[in-house]
Formats: sequence, structure tokens, C-alpha cells
Amino acid sequence: MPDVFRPSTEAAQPAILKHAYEHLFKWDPSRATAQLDDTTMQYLTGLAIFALIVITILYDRSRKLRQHPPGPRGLPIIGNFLDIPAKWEWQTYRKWSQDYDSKIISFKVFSKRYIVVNSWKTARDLLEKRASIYSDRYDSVANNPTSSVGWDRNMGFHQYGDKWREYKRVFHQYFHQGAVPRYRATSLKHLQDLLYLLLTQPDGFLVHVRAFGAAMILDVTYGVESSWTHGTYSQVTEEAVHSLIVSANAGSYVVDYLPILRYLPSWAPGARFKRDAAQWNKAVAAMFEQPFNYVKQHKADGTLNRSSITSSLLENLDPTIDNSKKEAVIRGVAGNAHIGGADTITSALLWFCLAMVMHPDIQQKAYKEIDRVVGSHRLPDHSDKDELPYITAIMMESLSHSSGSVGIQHRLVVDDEYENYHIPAGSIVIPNAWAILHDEDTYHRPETFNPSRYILANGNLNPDVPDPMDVAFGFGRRRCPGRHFAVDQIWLIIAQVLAVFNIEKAIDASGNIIEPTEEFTSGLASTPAPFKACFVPRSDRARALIQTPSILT
Ligand code: HEM
Repeated sequence: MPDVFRPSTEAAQPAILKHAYEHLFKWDPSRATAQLDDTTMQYLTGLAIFALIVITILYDRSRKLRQHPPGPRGLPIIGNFLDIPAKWEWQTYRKWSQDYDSKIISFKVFSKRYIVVNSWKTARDLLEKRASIYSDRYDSVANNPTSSVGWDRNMGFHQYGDKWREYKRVFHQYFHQGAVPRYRATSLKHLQDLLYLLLTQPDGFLVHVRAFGAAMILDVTYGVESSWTHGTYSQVTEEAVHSLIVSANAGSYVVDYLPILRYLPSWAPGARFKRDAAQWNKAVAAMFEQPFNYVKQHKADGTLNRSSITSSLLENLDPTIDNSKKEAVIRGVAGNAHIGGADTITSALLWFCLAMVMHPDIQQKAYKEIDRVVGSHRLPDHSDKDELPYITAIMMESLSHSSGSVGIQHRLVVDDEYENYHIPAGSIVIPNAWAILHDEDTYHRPETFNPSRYILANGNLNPDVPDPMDVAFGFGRRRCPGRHFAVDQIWLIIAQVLAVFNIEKAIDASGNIIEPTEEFTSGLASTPAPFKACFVPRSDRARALIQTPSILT
């Protein structure tokens, strides 16, 4: 006991201290010096050690709290601007996650903080359990009205607020799970066209699959004919989609990181986004307006002969009042369904085709299941779904492989803490769907296309294997509202194509097998690089099931 803790004399101490000493040191004033007994010493030592531990933990926590999730060190001012790859960024994000041994990583570009979520658990913890603060969208060239590309019409980019809620409500009316069977007759008709084209013009299968995706969604949304997928409107759509891919991709333009550049005149260096926007704006507007005006005009003339989501929404309007605001919502919702559905469904189907080309053994298993359940006298339909789990597993794996993209980014609206890290308000949160679906802790050899991973020994779907659809369609309140429709379509196409075709590698003029490259594109929906395939009818019976199309109308 150092002397400094020991009272010198009784008289020298104020009364209150004397009282404390009596308790702490069991000081007996009758004795000349205070003595501590051994037990008290032990207590004090224990207390000191405990206090030290608490202080260390609190200090460490507060230090961590001031820290963002780990990530690559950036340069002054520009931060990690030079580190972000222009393409396939999801692979770089996963590598950083491995390098920093953390499923949540972060980096900064100029003043913007990016958080990348590379695990299922973190995505759920943040984007679902804390959805009320993680459901906003960031302002990009695509959706900012000052850059005027025109994608602010797309609810996928709307801020989390009343406008988004109104779009979502209307969308839900037409695409909730119970509504989806309404569209099956339309998709069966287009599927009949697709099967016929694959039989008669197999070389053009990439074009046919794309046209099918677009024709089916255009029919459901506007009731327009398949001819809209060729010619002028398809060019308009192509240009609009291109503008979306470029302008919505964070990193395409410096203005995404330095919003002040928005105020530059369009001729100035650094204002390329304005010049590009001026060029794209017309295509984006036409994509939303042309089919909408077509329906509106024909409805007014009394010449509308096909019903659709747009016609049904227009019917609910009161013709005696100004409907311009409501029409803007209808135009937006219909355009969203078109843009949301066409490329994504096509991408999953192309992954399916590529996987079948590469894995004849998977096709054999699928044939066995279809032949056992459906037979060869008819095509499978949705009523067979419960009995065709292997087909469902092929669909799940196709969706998993098409989720290369990092989806649409979420934005955090208030400061948050996660696992002792600080995530500042305004952070852009990137759910890395590809990393989550290629996590070896979740799936064995995730890069291999293997539908059997979802199947139990008794042939049923294994409920214990995480369903990739829980990731492929995004998270929380911004989760894809078209997912039920998408799944309904993709499943049916896979089932019917496999019921009638053997999908094989193509042969060149010299008789050599053409090996697909297995490369894929980068973008909002990742698609295999163009490849060749042969669609060979499985049998004469299968050929007979492919009817002459309803018209290719
Ligand atoms: C294979 C097909 C599809 C895939 C993989 C897919 C995937 C996604 C993803 C990842 C998101 C972002 C979710 C998030 O922010 O967390 C999304 C949003 C959206 N999708 Fe899909 N989608 C598909 C089909 C469709 C279809 C068929 C439609 C329309 C009928 C559609 C309409 C939308 C809309 C409107 C949004 C924006 C939702 C919002 O921001 O609130 N999608 N989709």
C-alpha cells in the first residue's frame, strides 16, 4: 500500500474522508497507522483489473465505432476512385472482402461512402431488418432530373417516399402472387411462338429468346403485338436500355461522386453526362410514351381489341376530371414493368440455355422427370410444377448464375452502427448478390451449375438449402415486385423447352464442335456472351407437340 493512499493523522482528514477510510481501509483511528487487511487488498486489485478491462473494451468499441467497415485505403480527395473497376465490379468487391477478411467492406469515392454487403446475413440484418432506413435510392445521372436522361420515371430509382409508395401500390395490384396466373394464357401463346422459331430457325435462338422476353411483357403490359419487338420501337427500347446500363452504373460519370458538376453548362469539359443525356432523352421518353399513347388512342377511338394492364388502369380513370397526374403514374408503372421484365427474364433464360449446352447430363435428368410426370403426349404446364422439382432446381440455378449484377443500390438515410462499425447517413449500400450466391460457406462448389444441390435423396426440393431467389430479386422493401411473374414465366419456359428439345453444342462448317466461351457481360443484368447452340427435337412426338404458332402476331 503506497503511503499516498494512507491518511497521515486522524486530525488532518475531513470527516467525510475519515468515514470513507474507515470503510475502505478498515482504518482504526485508535491505531496510529491504517492497515489494510488481505481480503480488502484482493477486492481492490480485482476492482482495478475489472475497471481496466471495461475501459479497454469501451475504448476499443468507441474506436471501432468511429471506424467504417474495412476496405482499400484511398488517395487524398479522390478516395478509391481509381480502384473501382468499370466492369464485373462484384468480383473485385468479393476479393476485397477476402483481403480484409470481412463480409462487409467499405470504400470512399470523393465524399461518397460505399458499403458492400457480401453475405446473406449482413444483407438481411441491414436491408431487411432495418429496411426503414436502408430503402432509399441514390441520385445518379440516370434518375436525376437535372441530367435529364429521363429514368426518374422508373420507380426502381425513386427515393423512398410517397411517389415510390404510389407506384408500388399500383404495381402490386397487377403483379402480386395471386394476380400472376392471369397472364399465363398470354405467355403460353408467346411460348408456342418461341418453340416454333427454335424448331424452324434454331440458328437465331439468341434473337428469338430476347424477342420472346420483350413480346410477352409488352403484350401483358400494353396488349401490343409481337411486331413491336422489331423495327422502330425495338430500336428505341435498345437505345433506352443502353442509356440505363451506362447512366445507372455508379462510376460511369464523375458527376455521380461530385454532384456539384451538375451545374456545369453542357458544353463544358466534365459535362459529358449532359450531352449523352440530351441524346438519350428522346429514346427514354419514347419508350415510355409510344405504347402508352397507342393504348390511350385506340381506347378513345373504340378500336382497342386487347386488354392489358395499361387499358385496365385507364379504364379506372374518371373522364370528367384532369387525369394528367394519374396518367403519369400509369405510364411510369407500365414502362417499369416493360423495362424490369424484358432483359432480366432473357438473361436468366440465356444462362439456362448455356448451362444445358454445357451439361447434357442435367438435361438427361430433366427428361426423365418430365417423361415420368407429364409423358410425351402433352407439354408441361403450371399444374405440373409441384411434381417437377428438378425443373424448379434448374430454374433456381439459372437465376443464381444470372445474378452477376450487384442489383440496384440502396441508400442509408440516417447514421447507423453495425457490428461496431459506423455507417454514416447517405452511404450507398451495394448488395453483392453474386458474392452471396457464390459463397462456399453456403453452397458447395458454387461456380458449378448444379441443380442437384437443391434436391434431397428422395427427389424433393431440400428446404434446408438457401433459395437463391431470396437474393436474386433483391432485399427488403425494394425487393423486386415482378418476381412472382418472372418465376412463373421462367419456370414454364424451361419446362416446355426441355420437354421438346435437346440443346447441344453447335457444329461449324468443317464439322468441329463450337465450344461456348462461358464469358459473360457486365451490367444491371449479367448475360452470357453470345454463343452458338443447336435445338434438336427430342423425338417425332416432341416435334409434333410444337404447333404452328398462334401467328407470331
Ligand atoms: C429474372 C427476373 C428478374 C430479376 C432477377 C429481377 C431482379 C431485381 C432486383 C435485384 C431488383 C432490385 C431490388 C433491390 O433494390 O433490392 C429489382 C427491382 C425491380 N424489379 Fe425486378 N427482376 C426481375 C424481373 C422483373 C419483372 C418481370 C418485373 C416487372 C414485371 C420487374 C420489376 C421490377 C421493379 C419495378 C423494380 C424496382 C423496385 C423498387 O425499387 O421498389 N422485375 N428486380
